[in-house]
Amino acid sequence: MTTMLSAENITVTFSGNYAVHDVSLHVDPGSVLCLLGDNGAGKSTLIKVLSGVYQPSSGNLRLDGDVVTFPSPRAAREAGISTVHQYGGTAPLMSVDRNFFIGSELTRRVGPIRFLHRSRMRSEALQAISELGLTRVTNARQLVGTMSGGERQALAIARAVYFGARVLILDEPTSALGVKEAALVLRLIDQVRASGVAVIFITHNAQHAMAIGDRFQVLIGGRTAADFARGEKTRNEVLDLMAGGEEFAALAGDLGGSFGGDA
Ligand SMILES: Nc1ncnc2c1ncn2[C@@H]1O[C@H](COP(=O)(O)OP(=O)(O)OP(=O)(O)O)[C@@H](O)[C@H]1O
Repeated sequence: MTTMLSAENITVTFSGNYAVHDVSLHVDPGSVLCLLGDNGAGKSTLIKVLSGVYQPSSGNLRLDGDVVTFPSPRAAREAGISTVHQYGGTAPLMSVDRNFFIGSELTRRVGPIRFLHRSRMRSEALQAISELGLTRVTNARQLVGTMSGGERQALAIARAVYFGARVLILDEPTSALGVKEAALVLRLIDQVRASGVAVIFITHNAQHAMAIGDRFQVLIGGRTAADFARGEKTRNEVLDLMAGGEEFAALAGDLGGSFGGDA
């Protein structure tokens, strides 16, 4: 299987300090790569490189094997790299269909004037979210603020897939959710993977990662501390690794952070 997106030896510095130090990763179509790590490990910085928000200080990105640069988030989106943040980026006081099509509204022309095509927006939004198993929402006029956290994440994920995401980056999609809601989002990720999308799932939660991941990469102090496939480590080993990372980060902090990633 060909790798869809890869990052090779990415380094990002801020004022001379390494946020990400020589990190490589790859994600294949129809698979989930879990990016694990404590606060400050470099996860957000790395995904900002993948999504065109930051330019790396050094290193390459490849899409379908070709070296690419994303000078802006828009360029990354147009290449099919879509990022969904923790709260889904949805607007609570807007309806489901308006949220779904925000910035890409469907219109129809009547004479010289363009109008929003609300009926089509409603039916297409409902169809897209119900195809991903979100069947509790049956009225696209419903305000997003009345939906649960998991449903809002689901809406944002369905929107990304509808607009052609080939690589879906999910930034802590389950961390603010209860058990049932997290399960809803994990099921949805499974479905998105089955449709051939490459998923990068950023999380602090080893249980959620183990439930869904095909590959796992643990960042500590801006470096890759471990990189393994499903089944290569037990849940306890992953938990130990992450806990070790936290202890190490604290120790590195106490000692001035000078050996941040060499664990
Ligand atoms: N814009 C910035 N300017 C300066 N330093 C930054 C900037 N963004 C991140 N950093 C630093 O880079 C390091 C990595 O941060 P990053 O936010 O990528 O970690 P993270 O793993 O995403 O953590 P969290 O889970 O808390 O978001 C940290 O030491 C952070 O303070």
